[in-house]
Amino acid sequence: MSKKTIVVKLGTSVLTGGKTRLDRAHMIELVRQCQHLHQQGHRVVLVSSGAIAAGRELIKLGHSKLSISEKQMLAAVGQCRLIRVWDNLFALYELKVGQLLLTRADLEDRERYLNARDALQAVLEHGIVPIINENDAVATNEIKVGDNDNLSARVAMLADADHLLLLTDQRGLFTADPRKHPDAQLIKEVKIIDDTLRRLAGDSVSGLGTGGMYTKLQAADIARRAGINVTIAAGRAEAVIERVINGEEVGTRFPGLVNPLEHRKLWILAGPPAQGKITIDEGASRAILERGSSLLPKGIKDVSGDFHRGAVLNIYNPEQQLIARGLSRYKAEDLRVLQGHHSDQIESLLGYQYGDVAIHRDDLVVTQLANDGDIFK
Ligand SMILES: Nc1ncnc2c1ncn2[C@@H]1O[C@H](COP(=O)(O)OP(=O)(O)O)[C@@H](O)[C@H]1O
Ligand SMILES: N[C@@H](CCC(=O)OP(=O)(O)O)C(=O)O
Repeated sequence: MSKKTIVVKLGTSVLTGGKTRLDRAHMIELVRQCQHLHQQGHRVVLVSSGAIAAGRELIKLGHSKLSISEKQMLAAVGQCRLIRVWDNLFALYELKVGQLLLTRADLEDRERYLNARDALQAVLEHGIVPIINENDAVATNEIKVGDNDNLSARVAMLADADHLLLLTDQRGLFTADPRKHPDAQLIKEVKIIDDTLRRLAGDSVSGLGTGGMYTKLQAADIARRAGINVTIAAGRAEAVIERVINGEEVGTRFPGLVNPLEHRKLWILAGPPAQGKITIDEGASRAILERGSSLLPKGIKDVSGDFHRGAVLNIYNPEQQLIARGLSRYKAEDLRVLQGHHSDQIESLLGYQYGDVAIHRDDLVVTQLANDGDIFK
């Protein structure tokens, strides 16, 4: 059997079993599975939530609505406790762990990205199990990835993983939130992540997790476009990690694209948050979605935000559905002047020009049609 790299994301829901303490008995079972895979030569990377939950175990604040600084304090205290528990449990199986705490900046800046990648590879090459979390104690909202589902998709890319396994308190993605709709059905395989599917995925209602199924779908979308197989499954299902890596049909599966997006496009999709938003007309939407065309100024109906040339923009159709992301060839001020005009007027309207298109097809990633990636080739 070929040796694989698997990134396992463990939600707070899995680590606490829905309670307010880390569930060590279950954590040891997860460690046993990791050790088993490790013994077979596979590489396991853990993205572990639970710092704030572990902090709450130690510091009793007497109220549940936490301020930002209280969360930072709980994360600072809790991350120590969390990693100590993991360290002790892996030590029982004679495995070493290495802690990596990341923020968005570590993944967006090329130099920091390469640094993080080298560190992760070095840890793996020494047979150590990396345990990753967001650096919640110092990361403010502006510099955070914000949830560990999205973080784990970036980690899977960083680790050049074969598989991303998102473990949670449900058996997978259902047709509706099973907490509110007990008759909802499990979706076994997803090949297209579109708006209809996104509408099925709700937020977290337990008060423990962050983002619910919505952020898991975002993570699945990014990772599968990078060619990584993704599974959402129950963290408490028997031998779940081993079964997934053995190719068993567990939870909801999202097969990785056979023709993954190139790095540049993945960066546009998963890199910095959008700095502006443009709304385009029906004709331009069709040209982008159906023919993989560039976006011309003529098709732009509205520009919002204040951004520079080269900024990442979210592109919406007339129904205000997000259909694509792309890098703008012009700053916001210029696009406002150019919107609705033919490209041969650019020079006369601005007094200079950077080419005919507002966003070139090479700088454009469609978010609505995540089925085959053909138009990106
Ligand atoms: N369509 C859906 N299918 C399954 N779960 C859903 C769905 N929509 C919303 N959820 C909610 O997502 C929750 C899991 O996400 P979350 O609470 O963030 O957990 P974790 O800590 O594992 O990230 C579930 O407990 C469930 O209530
Ligand atoms: N970084 C945070 C967890 C953030 C998060 O995404 O939580 P979850 O939805 O439970 O995976 C922590 O360690 O508490």
